[in-house]
Amino acid sequence: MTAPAAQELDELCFLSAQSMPSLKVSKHFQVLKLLGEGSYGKVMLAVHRKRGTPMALKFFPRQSTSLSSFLREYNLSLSYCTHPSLTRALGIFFSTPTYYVFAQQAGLYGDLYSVVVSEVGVDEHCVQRVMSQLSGAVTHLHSLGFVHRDIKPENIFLCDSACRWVKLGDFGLTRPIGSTVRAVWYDSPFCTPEVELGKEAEKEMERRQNEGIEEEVEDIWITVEPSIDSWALGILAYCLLTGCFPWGESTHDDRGYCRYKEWFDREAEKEEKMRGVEWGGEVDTDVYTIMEKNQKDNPPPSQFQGLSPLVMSLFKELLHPEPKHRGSPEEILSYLGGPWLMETEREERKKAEEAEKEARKIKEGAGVEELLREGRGER
Ligand SMILES: Nc1ncnc2c1ncn2[C@@H]1O[C@H](COP(=O)(O)OP(=O)(O)OP(=O)(O)O)[C@@H](O)[C@H]1O
Repeated sequence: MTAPAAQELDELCFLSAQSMPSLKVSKHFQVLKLLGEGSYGKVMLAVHRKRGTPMALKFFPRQSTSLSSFLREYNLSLSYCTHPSLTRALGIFFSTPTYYVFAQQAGLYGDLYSVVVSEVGVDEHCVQRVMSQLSGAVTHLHSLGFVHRDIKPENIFLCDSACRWVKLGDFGLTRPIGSTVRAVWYDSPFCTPEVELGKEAEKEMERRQNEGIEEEVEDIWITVEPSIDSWALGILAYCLLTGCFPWGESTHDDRGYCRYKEWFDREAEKEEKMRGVEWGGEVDTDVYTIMEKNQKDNPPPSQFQGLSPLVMSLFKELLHPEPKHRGSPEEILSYLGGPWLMETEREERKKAEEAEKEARKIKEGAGVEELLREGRGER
């Protein structure tokens, strides 16, 4: 599957390189506002002057962007992002003296990052809605032979204010399944545990530089697998449910990750033992009750407090420390519909919400009182 996908994309890049026009942005588009900025460039909301079509124009500075990486991202978005929850390019690409530019469908309501940071945890139905769409989008991309490799809240754009329709974007790091890439470690839980070797190589490089040793450390290479996206989807689901990260980085010197890994290993051991046991007697049909009993035997670490046994089982799939045993994004679908929060947590959140509403009302009331006093000349 890998080779055809990579070859086909190379061919598209080769052909489009021959027909890239140079345009003056203001002649063809009315630029309305900045949608966002990333490490590679800026994204502006614009409308096509003749047609009035709204679009996101992604600007890549020519000084720091190779033509091949620009064309790869453009062609990927144009030809493979044919799922409603993937951000598709619109067939417009050009260069200016300073930028390479392509047009993409625009998410007009910001990205998921603003939602994660503004709430203590997104409503669980909304989380499931988002995860269900992303499951479809990522499965689609995998079926065409590509791994996104950069799933995070900043790259998920909102098509409405209630997160009913989201689109995964930014295909700058997307690569064909089976290709090899340098293991670049970065300081985030989204970076998979298998990249820890890259961190060690980086540390060793630093040590050698400090000691004036000239010999370079050999690069570590990893194969691009769909399991990279599964991991990111697991971290994303946690962020949405709680409004924070489960740990700092997925490495053995991070306490939060180690506590998760210990819990995970105990779970795996329990499952191994269960495999040998014959089920007898009456079968308890309430699967959630079984899961809850199970959770009491091996309670998850404190950062998972308030999360249901059902979503903990999903985390066991997506956040499996071993990439080859990690579940696929498609499996998210089997975990939808049931509770992802514990009843107690749901009640706590409801109470907090009501208290906040009440406080807002009092504040607004106080504001009105003040205005009335001012009107009566009492201030
Ligand atoms: N199609 C779009 N619709 C709406 N907003 C967008 C769109 N594309 C990008 N943005 C906004 O611009 C920001 C930067 O875009 P993008 O992630 O594509 O750039 P990048 O330079 O590749 O970023 P990164 O540093 O993550 O690699 C996003 O976080 C988002 O807020």
